[in-house]
Amino acid sequence: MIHPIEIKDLKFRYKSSSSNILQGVDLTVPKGEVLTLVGLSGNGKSTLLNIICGIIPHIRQGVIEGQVKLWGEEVRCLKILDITKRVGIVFQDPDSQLFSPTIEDEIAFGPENLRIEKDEIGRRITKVLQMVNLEEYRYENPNNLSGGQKQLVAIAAVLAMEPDILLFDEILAQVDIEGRKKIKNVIKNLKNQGKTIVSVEHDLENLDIADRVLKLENGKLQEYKGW
Ligand SMILES: Nc1ncnc2c1ncn2[C@@H]1O[C@H](COP(=O)(O)OP(=O)(O)OP(=O)(O)O)[C@@H](O)[C@H]1O
Repeated sequence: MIHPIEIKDLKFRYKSSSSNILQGVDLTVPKGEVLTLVGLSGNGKSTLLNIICGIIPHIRQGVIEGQVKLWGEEVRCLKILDITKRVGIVFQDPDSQLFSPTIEDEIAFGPENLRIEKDEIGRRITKVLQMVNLEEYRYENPNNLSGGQKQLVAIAAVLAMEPDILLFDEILAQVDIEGRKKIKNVIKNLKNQGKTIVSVEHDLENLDIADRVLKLENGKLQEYKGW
């Protein structure tokens, strides 16, 4: 059976480093699962997400051994634009991800790069704004939103490329309680739509959205049994 994410014996080091950060990661994520990764700071959680979405090695360099497959295809063999149609990543700091004058423009940016036709982009903007419950802010400047709302725009911008795998790298870390609730609800709905989600979390209070939790330790994924 082919799964959205299949990683076998993944080893990785940054070019500037002499030792491997990832030392034999094995991971299968089935469709529709919300998997959360925990681990001490610097253990390589973000690095792993960046490898799954092709940022490494397409944008940041490093030495990769082993297999990383998205729906059965080796991610290193896919072009970056083809990867963005399959997997979307959202980061911790919403301000670092938003740069357009309106939310509509922000969401259109990805699909425009994929050369999707204008009417279809308009339909996608409407659809993803409904998904994150921000329809009324379509023409607003992202700077006028709260941290939680900005994060929802970043999620919407990724959803507009219609990936079925989503990677969330500590997206709740800079969001207040109200914002967290809203984002968690969106994550639940995305799971119900069959999206596959891998999130990295520091705050144990955010593990409630996970179907499964794994801990990254000593370069490998281990069963999580609490701290
Ligand atoms: N571009 C890079 N070049 C060299 N080393 C890097 C690079 N990016 C990260 N590292 C190093 O790789 C290690 C793993 O970093 P990574 O950000 O993946 O860990 P993390 O578990 O996500 O940490 P945190 O929870 O603090 O975000 C760290 O020691 C970090 O300093």
